[in-house]
Amino acid sequence: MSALTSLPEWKKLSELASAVKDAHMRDWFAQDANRADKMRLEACGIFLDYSKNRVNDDALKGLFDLARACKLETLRDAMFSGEQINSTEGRAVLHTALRNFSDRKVLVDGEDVMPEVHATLAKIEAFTASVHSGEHKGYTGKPIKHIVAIGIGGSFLGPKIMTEALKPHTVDAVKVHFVANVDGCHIHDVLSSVDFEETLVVMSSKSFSTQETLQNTLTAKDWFLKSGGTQEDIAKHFVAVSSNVKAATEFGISADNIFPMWDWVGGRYSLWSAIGLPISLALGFENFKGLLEGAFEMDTHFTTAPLEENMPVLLALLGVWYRNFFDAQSHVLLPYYHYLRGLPAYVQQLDMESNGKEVTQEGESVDYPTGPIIWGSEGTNGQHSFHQLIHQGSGVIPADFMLPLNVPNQDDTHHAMLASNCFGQTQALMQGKTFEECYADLDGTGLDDAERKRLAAHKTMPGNKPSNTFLFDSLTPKTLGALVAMYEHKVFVQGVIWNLNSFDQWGVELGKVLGNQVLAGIQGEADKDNFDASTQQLIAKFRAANAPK
Ligand SMILES: O=P(O)(O)OC[C@H]1O[C@H](O)[C@H](O)[C@@H](O)[C@@H]1O
Repeated sequence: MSALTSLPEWKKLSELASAVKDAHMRDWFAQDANRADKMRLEACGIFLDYSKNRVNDDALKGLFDLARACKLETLRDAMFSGEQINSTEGRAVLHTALRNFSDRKVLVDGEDVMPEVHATLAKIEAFTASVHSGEHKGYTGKPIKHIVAIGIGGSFLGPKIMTEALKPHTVDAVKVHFVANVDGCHIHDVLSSVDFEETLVVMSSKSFSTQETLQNTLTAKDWFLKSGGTQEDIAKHFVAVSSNVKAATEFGISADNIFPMWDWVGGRYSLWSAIGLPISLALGFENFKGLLEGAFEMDTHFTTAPLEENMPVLLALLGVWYRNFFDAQSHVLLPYYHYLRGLPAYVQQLDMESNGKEVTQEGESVDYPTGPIIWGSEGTNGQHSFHQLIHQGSGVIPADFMLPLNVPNQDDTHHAMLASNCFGQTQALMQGKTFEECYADLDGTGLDDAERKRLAAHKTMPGNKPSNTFLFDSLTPKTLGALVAMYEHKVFVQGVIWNLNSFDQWGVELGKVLGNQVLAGIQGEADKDNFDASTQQLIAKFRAANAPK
């Protein structure tokens, strides 16, 4: 048995879950008029109603006891103070330093990193201003109108999704285009839509070794040179964000054009660093700073609020409750706001790359489920497709609904309909529709009793399906920053409970290595015996289809 499942707090939760499984939330609401009022939290501009969860006071107490038994507060403080909690890579985990607006020093190997963080922010601010004002010109003297932001994983999802979410704040001066996939269709489409004299390429790669990003940048460079630019002109059109300054300069990016980041910032936690440069270029530096300020507020809440009133802690524990005691395989995110439609994909990387692990910090196999599958998309679209499975599927899928109370270009009818669908779904999931109600609905249809019963069984909605509902006034940069930091800390707390290293990603690294080996095979530069028979067959098919005619 693992250390976690041997804890008395774990065993207690098992017992509490068995008891709760027989209860229906519908009855809890009927019995306690104050349930919604008691089960809500507010922090950093985010209102959370968590009353539609399958927890009572005993279960909540048991969950907070578990968090304390797992030394959550000690480990949280270790992260914020720069201890090397990424134990497999020997690194500190300090994305929180990037948004530290307090006077607190943050030490890495005895050195305060805050001066470097501030200097980089100042560089982002100055560069953004010079591009927007037209002071930074292309080599033919034209102002920059297009930014082609190249990166993948954490060097793509954060910048793209935050820029999309804050679309109403977009500046007019430039248009930002994101390219991630190595599939040449994407870079081709983007480059063919912009004028090279007015284009700035921002290449973002923490490691400066990611195949997709290097290849897309080479293609962009080639396009620039073929279009008429020269090697010397590259300095005006290519900048890079990387912690590997040496590789970036060797690649041909001038040292002045490199925005630094550091190995204590994980890729999926890097939007707050210079990786966020495309956000600043798309929305203006003040809005980028707003994101950081919102995240800082959430950091302050996370480090100071008592566990029972701590939003990320509560969310994490509810997730543990369903994952470990109700066999929930996945968790769905449902933003009822078109511009926030990318959030599920963002949290997917954040959560699944962090807690998609099967060994403990000590390297032992876990004997309990860890990170769930994260998925979802914007409401109301999903209601007309996959919500069926959430309502009547055979498992439990906890859901996070979120809705801004005000939206840009507000049309009251549209917005009221959006809100009513959001709230209506949470209500339907919670209360369901009983067999008796469905049977009664079929009264007067002329069906015989057996057929009425058969149909009623199909129409019955069990309800008791858990959800959280998040509301905010409007999606400002600060609110978005707080929301993203809230999910970051939720993932951290779950990693602590499950005793995982949430900050490495060896599975993804192996994929990168094997991809390069197979490329050598496709290019005829590797012995076919390096590959298994299936992979050999696939390579041979590809080579045959692409052989010179
Ligand atoms: O920024 P890069 O070094 O190019 O890395 C880009 C991405 O690479 C990998 O896939 C990692 O798993 C991601 O976390 C990372 O964000």
